[in-house]
Order: sequence, then C-alpha cells, then structure tokens
Amino acid sequence: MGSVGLLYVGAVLIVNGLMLLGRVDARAAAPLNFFVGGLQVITPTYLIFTSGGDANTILSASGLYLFGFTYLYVGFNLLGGLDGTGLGWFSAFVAVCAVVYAGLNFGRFDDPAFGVIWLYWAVLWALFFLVLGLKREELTRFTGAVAIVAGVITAAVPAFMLLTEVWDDYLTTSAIALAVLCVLSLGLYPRLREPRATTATAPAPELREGENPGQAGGTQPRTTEMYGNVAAGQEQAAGRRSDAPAHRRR
Ligand SMILES: NC(N)=O
Repeated sequence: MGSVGLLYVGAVLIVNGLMLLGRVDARAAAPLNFFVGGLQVITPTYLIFTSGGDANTILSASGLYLFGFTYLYVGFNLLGGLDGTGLGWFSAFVAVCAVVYAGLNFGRFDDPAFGVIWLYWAVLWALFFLVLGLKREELTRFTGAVAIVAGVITAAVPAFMLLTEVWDDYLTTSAIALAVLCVLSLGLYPRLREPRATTATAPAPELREGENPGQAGGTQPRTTEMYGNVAAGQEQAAGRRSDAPAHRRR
C-alpha cells in the first residue's frame, strides 16, 4: 500500500520542483500537495491500525507522516499565504528523522537501496530547511532540481519496481545505482545556485513591498511565493494586473 503512495510522491516532488524552478504557478501546485499529503496520512494510519501491533510495520509506517504533513503544510502555506519559516523548521525535523530512517533501512530492514533513498530525502528536506527556515533563497533553484530528481529516482521508479515485485531482486544494484545518481545530481549545484543576497545587496523582488518581480528582469527564486507569504500575495496581485500571460511574466 505504501508503494501506491510512493508513486504519487513522485508526482508531487516533480511538481513542487518545477514550482521552485518557476515553471509551475505556486497556487496551482497546492491541490496536488493536498491530494498526496492526505494520501500520505491516510496510508500509514491504515497500515498502523491493521498492523496487529507488528513493530516493524508500525516503524515503517511512522515515517510516512513526515511527508504527509510536509505536503499538507505546503498546501496550506500556498493557499493561506503563510510565511514558510514554520515549514522550513519542520523540514529540519524531517531531515534529521530521515537520517534515522536511513540507518534503520541499512540495518534493521536490510534494504540498502531504501537507505540511500532516505539519505537523499534527508538532503532534500535539509535544503527545504535552508531555503525556507533560513531564507537561503540562492538555493531555491538547486532545491527544485533536487526535488525533481528525487521525484523520479527515489519515488516513481522505486514505486513501479515495488508494485511489479522486482524491487527485492535488485536491492544491491539499486542501492549502488541510486547512490551514484544521487551524488551526480548534487553536481547541479554550481549551475543552479543564485548569487547569495547579502546585507549589502537589495532584497529579492518578492521581498520588496509592492514590487512586481516581473519588472526586475532575469530569473528570480520563487521561494517566498511558493510557500506563501504576504509578499507572494502582493506579487500575485501585481501579476494579475499585468496583461501578459502568466508564463510570460516569469
Ligand atoms: N516519501 C516522500 N519523500 O514523500
């Protein structure tokens, strides 16, 4: 049952990654976050209630709430115009827990491939913490790319392998292939990193009151808009006033 949810985790990570890259409108991504967030809360609840008290089943299912709550949190932030700081710090909690689950997969569950997957999720959620919790917006586009890679190689592909029952045949091969691909993906960092904002530089257009970032030119990190805040609302209001279609305003 968790494999079904994992497939749709692939979808939401890809869409959220595209949102971080400025390719998907922030509010348009909210519904999928609610769908998958809801699924990732209902699924572990069902698994735990039907586990018969089996400790490993409960332990495995417990980790799914980390992500269910993340996606619901994203959805509420996007639609409610909330500041992303709370989600950022929750992501730090998720990242630390993900390291623990990685260790459990390498050891207790004897599944090194999922150990690698959990480590990559720890990296991704640590990036969410940096971007949202610490406002390191220069990492936004890199985080988006890592989310897309995660959606494909740590969610959609493993989900299909689990659903077709071939996962257990390739545990070691998958672990090595995943580790190589995950490390290679981190090589996108120099290409996608934005110049870091300092106190000596002006804040990003999204952070300037009443300014439409479309007027500033260039590609800007979409963080504050993506996870909802007052500036995002201002940007969207400004965007609605523009005659240009949404995709042209980016
Ligand atoms: N399982 C995840 N990363 O949603």
